[in-house]
Amino acid sequence: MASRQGLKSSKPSPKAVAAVTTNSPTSSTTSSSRQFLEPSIDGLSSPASSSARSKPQYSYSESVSLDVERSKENVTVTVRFRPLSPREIRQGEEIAWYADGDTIVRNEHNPSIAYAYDRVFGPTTTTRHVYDVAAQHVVNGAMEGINGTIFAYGVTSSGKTHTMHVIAKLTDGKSAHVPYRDSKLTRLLQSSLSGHGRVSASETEELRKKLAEVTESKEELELRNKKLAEESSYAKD
Ligand SMILES: Nc1ncnc2c1ncn2[C@@H]1O[C@H](COP(=O)(O)OP(=O)(O)OP(=O)(O)O)[C@@H](O)[C@H]1O
Repeated sequence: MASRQGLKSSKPSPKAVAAVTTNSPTSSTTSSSRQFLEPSIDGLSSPASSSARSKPQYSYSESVSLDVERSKENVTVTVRFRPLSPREIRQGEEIAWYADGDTIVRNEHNPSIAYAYDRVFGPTTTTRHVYDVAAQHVVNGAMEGINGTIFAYGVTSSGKTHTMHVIAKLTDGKSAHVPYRDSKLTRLLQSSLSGHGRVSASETEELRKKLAEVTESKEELELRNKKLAEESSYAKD
């Protein structure tokens, strides 16, 4: 994992993007990151010790290790780390957090600080795999009439667009043509489309947030959100 590349500098920064998926006929249950606590010998929980890094203890993570597909949670949170770019490597940047197994995000400098998520993907994971594990079930659910949402959040340059790009490939924003005849959506809808159906897909990306936004008045915020909604791209086929 990139975080173990031994790169050290004074500029640690997050290189991870979190994807939240909801797939639920109701909207009652939520899940979020949990601080990873390892049980001490007397049975009381204590923050993970630094020995966990050389000898990872997965007792808690195994109990929360969810096969996202079969998860009973209506909301799942997954984290994807991206690799350092060549420029970041040249500048000697380092990653402050790393994927410790499939469900734990651990602090590189203070290994006792760790958080558990439904699924954590390291920097070598392909987008295809992220989709298969973390998103596909939402698409399948939608075909069964279950409302679902997938969205990515993270600091700028953490990889949100890169991860969600597959949606952009389906909608180029100019033409109404969806270029993938053999897309997952097409195959899922094959039986109901019978060659005469119409499929629509939409993609929205919120514009880069500026610090000034914090000081925006309610009216300014509403106006900006309205403009963003109007600018969202839609494609129909
Ligand atoms: N998993 C990845 N593997 C390789 N490169 C990646 C990966 N994720 C992101 N990148 C690269 O990192 C850079 C930043 O990614 P991206 O533009 O997706 O970030 P972002 O979170 O959408 O940023 P912003 O909020 O500023 O729009 C891009 O050059 C992108 O190609």
